[in-house]
Parts: sequence; C-alpha cells; structure tokens
Amino acid sequence: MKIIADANMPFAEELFQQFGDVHKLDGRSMTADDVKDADILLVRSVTTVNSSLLAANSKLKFVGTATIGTDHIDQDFLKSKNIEFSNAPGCNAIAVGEYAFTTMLELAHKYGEVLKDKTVGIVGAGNTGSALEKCLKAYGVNTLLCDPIKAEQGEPRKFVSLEAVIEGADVISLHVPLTKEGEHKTFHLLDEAKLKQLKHNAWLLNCCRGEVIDNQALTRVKKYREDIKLVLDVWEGEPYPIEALIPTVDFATPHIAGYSVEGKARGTFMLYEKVCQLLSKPVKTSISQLLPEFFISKVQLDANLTQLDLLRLMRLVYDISDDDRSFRQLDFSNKEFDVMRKAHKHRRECSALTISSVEESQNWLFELGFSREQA
Ligand SMILES: NC(=O)c1ccc[n+]([C@@H]2O[C@H](COP(=O)([O-])OP(=O)(O)OC[C@H]3O[C@@H](n4cnc5c(N)ncnc54)[C@H](O)[C@@H]3O)[C@@H](O)[C@H]2O)c1
Ligand SMILES: O=C(O)[C@H](O)[C@H](O)COP(=O)(O)O
Repeated sequence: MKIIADANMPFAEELFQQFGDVHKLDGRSMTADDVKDADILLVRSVTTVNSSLLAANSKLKFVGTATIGTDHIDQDFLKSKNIEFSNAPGCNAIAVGEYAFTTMLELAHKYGEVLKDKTVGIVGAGNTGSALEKCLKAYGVNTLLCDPIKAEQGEPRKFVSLEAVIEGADVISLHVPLTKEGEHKTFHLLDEAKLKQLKHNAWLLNCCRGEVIDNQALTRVKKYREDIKLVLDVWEGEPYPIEALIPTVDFATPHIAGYSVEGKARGTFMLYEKVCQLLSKPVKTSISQLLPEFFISKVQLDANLTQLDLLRLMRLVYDISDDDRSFRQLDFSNKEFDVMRKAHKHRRECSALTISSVEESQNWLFELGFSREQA
C-alpha cells in the first residue's frame, strides 16, 4: 500500500508505516503525477485536493487532512469517487485557544492595560473559539459569543450578533471556517465597513483563515486607525501576505497558531484511527506515547499571580515574540512563509507544564489548562 503524506506532518511514519510505504512530499507543490498511485493521501491545509490533483489516480481509498479546516478539500468530488475522507476536528483547538489567550496577555503588557477589564468577543464558538472561551473564563474575563449557526441550533450558551460584538467588545477574536456561500458565509466577514466600525482602541485577532478579513481594506483602514491593535496568524493570499500590512500588526506569525506538538500529534493520530477503522486494524498506540517530555518538569508557585506573572508562566510554554521577530525578517517573495512553517519548532500546550504548591484560590490555573501535580 502506498501512503503519501505531507512532509510537514509529524508522526506520519511512526503511525502509518505499519500499513505500507510512507512517502513524504512537499504539500504546497504536490501534483497529479506525484499522487497517481497513492492508496492513502494525507495532507495539510496547503494542498488543494480536487479533481485536478486526483486526475491520474484510480485507486485512492482515503484522503485525510490533519487539520480542522477543510476549505482546501473538494468533498463532493471525493464522495462522487467513493473516496473516504476525514479531517481532524478539534485537533489543534487548545493550541489556538492558548495562542489567542497568551497574545491578549502580550497586548495587555505592551500597552499597559488590564485584560480582566476587557470584554472579549469570540466570533465562531466551535472548537477553537470555545478553547479560547475556556481560558478567558478561567482567568475571569468577560466574553461575548457570536455564532448564528449554533444559536439557530438551539445551543444553550448565550449568543449575540456580529454587530453587537463590534459595538460591545474591546477585543475581537475570529474563529470561523472559511466559507464563500450561504447565509453565514465568512469570506470578508470583516470588510471595510465593519473594520471602520471597530471600537476605538479595539484589539483584533485572526487565527482562523486570512480571507475572513478583507486584508486590502485592513491595510487601508490601519493608515488612519492606528488605535486598532492587530494580531494576525493568518493572511489573505498565503504564502504571500500583503507586505504593507505587516508593520501595522502588533504580533505577526505564519499560520502557526495551531502548531503545538500535542495538536500536530492529535491531528495525525485522528487520521491513523480513521485508517485503522477503514482497514479493520486495531489501534496499537496512543497519543501520549508520541509526546516527548517537556523541558521543565514542574514549576512551584509561591505567591498569587499578577497579570505579568501569568504572562511569564505562559511564555514558558510559548513566547510569541520569537515567532513574531522571525516572521518580520522573512523574504516572502522567496516562499519563506512556508519555510518558517516547515521549520517551526512546535511549542507545547499548557498541559505540558505541571504546577505545584498551588493554593485553592489559584485552581483556575488548572481550568486554564496547566497540569496539577499528582499527590
Ligand atoms: N491558525 C491556525 O493554525 C488554525 C488552527 C485550527 C483551525 N483554524 C481555522 O479555524 C477555523 C475554526 O476552527 P474550529 O475548530 O473552531 O472549527 P469549528 O467548526 O469547531 O467551529 C467554527 C464555528 O464557527 C461558526 N460559524 C460559521 N460561520 C459563522 C459566522 N458567519 N459567524 C459566526 N460563527 C460562524 C460555526 O457555527 C462553528 O461553531 C477552521 O475552520 C480553520 O479554518 C486555524
Ligand atoms: O485548519 C487547521 O487545522 C489549521 O489551519 C492548521 O494548523 C493548518 O496547518 P497546516 O495544515 O497548514 O500545517
């Protein structure tokens, strides 16, 4: 059995070599010829899987994307060819939630503000939006949730409109899929008109898909709205962001909000489980067996945490300034956006860090995601 996997997919060999030969290829440049004799195709968000890519393949049984997003997959085409498909819903939700939360602490620190005084609007209350909501709730930050689809489905959480978020939130974090059709389409959800309406001093974070914000409009609006603070992990037109936009962004990264070791492992593992099911094979390993030890075994806390102390603790698991600095030095015309992603040393999630000596009043740290020392 021939298995073709994106070269940027950790743990693919470990998990899939029991089914056949694993060939790793660059995801963005994969061609129809490359995949013509694959039985299993494992991709990430940079490979468009459609009739052109699969034109020369008549034996493919399974396509898996080790990502949450599916906007790069023509699922109707796969169905028409009876090719099984799976993505990895929720695999990197914790990573994205923690990325957004720690970046809010960074912004608060940079501008001398208090995160707990802010209201955070979360647009898209699925896996990643809810992971962020969990961190914010644990820390005691007020949130507004906007998700008209979940609201229509009768979910018990309270939802508000996008307009109410724009009007009422000091911070807006985007967590929607990229959709181009339908009543709730998200392509350019934040267009020029909406960007102009952002509150004075608003913080805007995008860690879902670049095209959810009209990046040309954002570049124009930022020229006269310096008060808006931006965190962009995703960019319209990746891997070629609008370069004039970058200096106006407070924290800029190359689509790595979901890049935790745990998130990557979960993504590949979920596809492995799916293939086991498809081939009626037993699941022989577990995610925890794939994860390396964290370099700090535990942290002992001796006092109540200030906002800056919490930021310092979060920086032990992920210090965004390293990625931000590297991003600003990239030569985008030379495809270095992808080079940086590929070379990224995946960070850990808060759960990798065990905290000891915690008073009861600090139990919120475990709700946020850190691990508790076992008695
Ligand atoms: N930057 C990264 O590394 C990274 C990592 C993971 C996911 N993503 C992106 O983030 C997206 C969201 O991920 P998720 O796991 O939260 O997905 P999800 O499907 O669990 O949640 C998305 C939510 O958005 C809601 N939604 C859809 N249209 C909406 C609209 N117009 N307004 C408000 N809400 C709307 C849906 O109802 C759903 O609840 C993914 O589709 C992917 O594109 C990016
Ligand atoms: O949709 C997702 O899961 C994320 O955008 C994912 O982190 C993208 O990473 P990639 O697949 O491009 O490595």
